[in-house]
Amino acid sequence: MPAFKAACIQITSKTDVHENLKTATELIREAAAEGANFIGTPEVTNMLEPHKAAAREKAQLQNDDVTLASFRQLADELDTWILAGSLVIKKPNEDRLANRSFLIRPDGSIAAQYDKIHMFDVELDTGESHKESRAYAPGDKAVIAQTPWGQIGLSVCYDVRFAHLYQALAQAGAGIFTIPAAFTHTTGLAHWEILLRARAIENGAYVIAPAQCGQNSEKRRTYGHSMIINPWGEKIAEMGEETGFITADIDTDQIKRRRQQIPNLKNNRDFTFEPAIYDATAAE
Ligand SMILES: O=C(O)CNC(=O)[C@H](CS)NC(=O)CCC(=O)C(=O)O
Repeated sequence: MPAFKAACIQITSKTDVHENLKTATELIREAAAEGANFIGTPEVTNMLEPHKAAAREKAQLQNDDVTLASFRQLADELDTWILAGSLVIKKPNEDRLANRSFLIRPDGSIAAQYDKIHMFDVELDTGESHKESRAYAPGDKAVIAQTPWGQIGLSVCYDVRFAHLYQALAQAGAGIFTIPAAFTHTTGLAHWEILLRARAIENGAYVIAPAQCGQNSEKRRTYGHSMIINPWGEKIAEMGEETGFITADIDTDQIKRRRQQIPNLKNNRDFTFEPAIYDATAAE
């Protein structure tokens, strides 16, 4: 099966799980009505909760999570794949939460799940700081889902800054990457599009990147600009900073063609990792 229609849902998740679910559900229904058969939602679709204690209180074990249960029903009802970009999920026997992405099949079953590997622990010049690893336990496994359209590599947000993850996914066979996000407005403006397009170009892969947008909490503003990018690195759909959705046709033959034209994945070579360091400060 070479082609499908992908959609990215863009929302402003806040602290109310039921409100967030309601908004996401409406947009998923609209995207399905436009013929989308692969619909992605952003990172932390179920809650963007700035208070760790409150997040811990609200988060449910995977089997009890209402958003996941509801998306599974919706996938079945609408006969579409749904990527729950990520959901905040409680882990058994662990204080910290999981930032977990789920790929749901059109029959409502879970095809794959992935825990975000790279934690956003940063301090920006703007005074904004994030210590994701305090609230979340990082994953340590890359994940690929085999689908009728080939292999899809799962990732989340800050992962996009770690090029070797995507290279590993591509080398293992993935030709489509999902990169749901809640990029900060500041770093989004500077880096979001370039990072996404770089991952597509480096690997000759499609990138499907549904994003959070707007004012999620008093201190948290996200960049939006959900995007779908083809294996040549071109944006084939893009949003602004408003709530809504985009769709684009994904033609998996393009992955093959791009990788034939520029076989950089095959031209990859092993080299001595230890660099030769010459002392250029010393005089002859
Ligand atoms: O905190 C939560 O509840 C949900 N998690 C997020 O929103 C995460 C960690 S704060 N956001 C990012 O990774 C943004 C990365 C980014 O903006 C960049 O790489 O520049």
